Amino acid sequence: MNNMEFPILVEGLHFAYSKTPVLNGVDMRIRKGSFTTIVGPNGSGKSTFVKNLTRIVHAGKGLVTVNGRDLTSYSHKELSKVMASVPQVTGTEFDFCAHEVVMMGRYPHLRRFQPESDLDHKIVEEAMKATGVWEMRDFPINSLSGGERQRVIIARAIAQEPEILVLDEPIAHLDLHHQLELMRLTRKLTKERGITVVAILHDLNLAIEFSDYVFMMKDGRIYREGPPSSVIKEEYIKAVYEVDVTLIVNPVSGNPHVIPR
Ligand SMILES: Nc1ncnc2c1ncn2[C@@H]1O[C@H](COP(=O)(O)OP(=O)(O)OP(=O)(O)O)[C@@H](O)[C@H]1O
Repeated sequence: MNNMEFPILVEGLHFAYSKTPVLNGVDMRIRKGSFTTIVGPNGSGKSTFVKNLTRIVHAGKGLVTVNGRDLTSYSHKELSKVMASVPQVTGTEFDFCAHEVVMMGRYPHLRRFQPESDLDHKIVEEAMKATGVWEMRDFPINSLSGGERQRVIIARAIAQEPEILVLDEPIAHLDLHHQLELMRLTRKLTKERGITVVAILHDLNLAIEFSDYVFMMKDGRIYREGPPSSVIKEEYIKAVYEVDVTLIVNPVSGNPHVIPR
């Protein structure tokens, strides 16, 4: 298998919190430069999978490779150069100002005690402008609203200039305007910079509009995978979410659109 084509390969991943199994054999191949979405009901294991991928928890049984290399063999700094993640809960990070938080995204690229360069400042400024938080650069992170803080954390991940960007419910705290902006921005990163985006999304319609590939999880396994229109189907939604929906054609995009019945 070509590592360049699939920077993330997961084989037979099992994981349990103490004795409760949560991932029951997850297999995934994630294509370079794709916008890959993970959907599934509450408790199906999406966040736990992402925590394994980003090493927030110690990976359980199975194999995860990133750029052809066993995930466990990466040092923290090596992995930070390749992968940036935006976790679900953006806890407060002491009282740094927004600009300092985003600058932390540059640390994996700096040697010890090396000061930030003009280029680092430029990258941080661009990331903050792209996420609409440049105006708040001097504000303490704790004084920002949940959605503003989320955008600062996303700016930090972008400033990290990763090859892979992992987002756990990135739009959960964002208003409609910023939801769409973030989806467009991350999609642009895949197209223009070849960044691979892996995002957990609850909104199936956004998943349809923005993803190249969807993994639908159920009970700690991949229930279905493929292009959005082959996965987000009435019968699969019924089987996984236990709700009846109707799919209509989105009059703007021409894609399927989920309407709860
Ligand atoms: N730290 C933990 N300790 C013990 N059990 C946990 C822990 N975190 C998650 N779980 C359990 O693991 C299961 C999967 O949780 P996970 O957060 O991965 O699901 P999810 O698909 O991301 O759900 P959601 O859509 O609600 O975010 C749930 O039953 C949850 O209660």
